[in-house]
Amino acid sequence: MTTKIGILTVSDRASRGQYDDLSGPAIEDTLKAYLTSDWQPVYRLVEDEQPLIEQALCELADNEQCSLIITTGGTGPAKRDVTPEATEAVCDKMMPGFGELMRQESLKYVPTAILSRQTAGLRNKSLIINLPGKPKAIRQCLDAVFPAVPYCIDLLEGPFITCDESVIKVFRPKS
Ligand SMILES: Nc1ncnc2c1ncn2[C@@H]1O[C@H](COP(=O)(O)OP(=O)(O)OP(=O)(O)O)[C@@H](O)[C@H]1O
Ligand SMILES: Nc1nc2c(c(=O)[nH]1)N[C@H]1C(S)=C(S)[C@@H](COP(=O)(O)O)O[C@H]1N2
Repeated sequence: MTTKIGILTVSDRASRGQYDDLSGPAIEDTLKAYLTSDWQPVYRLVEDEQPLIEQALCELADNEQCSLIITTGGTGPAKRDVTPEATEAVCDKMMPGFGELMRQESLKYVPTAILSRQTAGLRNKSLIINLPGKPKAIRQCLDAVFPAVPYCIDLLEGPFITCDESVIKVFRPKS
């Protein structure tokens, strides 16, 4: 069974073509390095507008049936940073441990890690995880939380994800 994974870049400038989106491709590259089971990326790029972010998340979860949706950008304190609000608005349950761990890990790299309000949550059978916008933050954050992602998707009755143990060590308490 192929796992669909949504990659949603939230950036005013990238969506206007003022710079190339490097963070969406960095998510795809990281997942390529991690996953050994079949998967397929579903990519979206939107401006920092809450209704557009919510619409993209709902499409990826409800229509595309993505088991995992990873967003990048719009998690900071600036007025237009509303990705966490959009995430919370579309989720049935929040998973606050993801944001807590990613901020803690990111502090090893940048003192401004605490400025990210990144969170995670569940919409039906989709796990949504927010990452900061900076391309470098992608691997730093995913390395911290990904070990728990396959088991979370098991608990949501999603596809069985396997990873390259030499790249990322996933943990399944029941296996
Ligand atoms: N998707 C991205 N691709 C490449 N670089 C990015 C991306 N998102 C952020 N950056 C880089 O990180 C810096 C700081 O991120 P910031 O949060 O200001 O970006 P942003 O929210 O995407 O910007 P905006 O939405 O205002 O265009 C940006 O100036 C840019 O250099
Ligand atoms: N790992 C990591 N986390 C990070 C950063 C980073 O460079 N690396 N940048 C921080 C900064 S400077 C900001 S403002 C916030 C929010 O970024 P965003 O608005 O692009 O999502 O993420 C923080 N978290």
